[in-house]
Amino acid sequence: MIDIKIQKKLYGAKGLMPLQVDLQIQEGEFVALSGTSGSGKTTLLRILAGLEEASGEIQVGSEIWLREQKALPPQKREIGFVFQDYALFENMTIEQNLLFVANNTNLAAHLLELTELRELKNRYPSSLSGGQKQRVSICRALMRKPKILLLDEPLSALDAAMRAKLQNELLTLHKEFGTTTIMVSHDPSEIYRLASRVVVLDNGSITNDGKPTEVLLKRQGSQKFSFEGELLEIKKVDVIYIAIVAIGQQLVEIVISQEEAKNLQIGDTVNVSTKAFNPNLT
Ligand SMILES: Nc1ncnc2c1ncn2[C@@H]1O[C@H](COP(=O)(O)OP(=O)(O)OP(=O)(O)O)[C@@H](O)[C@H]1O
Repeated sequence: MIDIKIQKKLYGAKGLMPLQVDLQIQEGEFVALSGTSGSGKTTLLRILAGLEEASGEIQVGSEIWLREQKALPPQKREIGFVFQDYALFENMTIEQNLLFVANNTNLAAHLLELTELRELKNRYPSSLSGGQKQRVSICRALMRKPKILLLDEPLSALDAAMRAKLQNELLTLHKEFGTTTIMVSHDPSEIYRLASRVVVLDNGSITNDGKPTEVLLKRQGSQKFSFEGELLEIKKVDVIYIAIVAIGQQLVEIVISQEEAKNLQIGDTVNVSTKAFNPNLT
């Protein structure tokens, strides 16, 4: 288990904003970290990686990473970190980028195979697309066989099709390696696809923590509006069909008919409209 109880004074756009996090994560979990801009998500990842100071405690299994101002240095924490920018070594081939981290040719070959990069292993980063570079960054982070994989909006610079492809690869890698993963993401469909749990950070504190459907589903309010969304899933519950649709930053559940369920495909862009009255404006 990973036990995080940390505090740090941050200075945000509106002045002092204490970051105060008490979070327990089970081994192998895939946790999405969500929340408004400036709420402290990146800082929390950097504290976990040992790149930033904080007070409190971090315990990973039986190892103490932080206690009473004594911090294990970053290189001793078994962490893989992937940022939005790829940070690859430009003067090394793809394979060399991986082997630089750990001299394990079998693991490098296996990771490159899983992410369809095998053919590109002798190329240099400059000749790769953004999606390919980000795959290399993810493989490189896994070369250390980290205890925790930290992903800071790793896919946000990619287009929708490439994002979906890399989401599938992240899922495959997570199934294969079972690495405990914390991923900053704002994208509800990405969170829904990848994470088993979502933690929402707001102004330095956790304001919500639960399964993606519980946290992201819009359960309140009704609007006389029409929204365009992406159909993520159709569930059959007893005799009814429920469509899960990503609209903007939220997931909504919509009861649909059997006929509609038959005609719709996962990934379809759908229009959701409601004729309800008495909308709330907050
Ligand atoms: N070392 C520090 N000392 C004091 N304040 C800091 C420090 N590092 C970051 N901050 C401030 O803390 C706030 C949170 O920053 P952080 O980058 O963690 O937010 P975030 O949730 O990742 O935002 P975004 O989604 O925009 O990337 C910011 O206002 C930032 O200026």
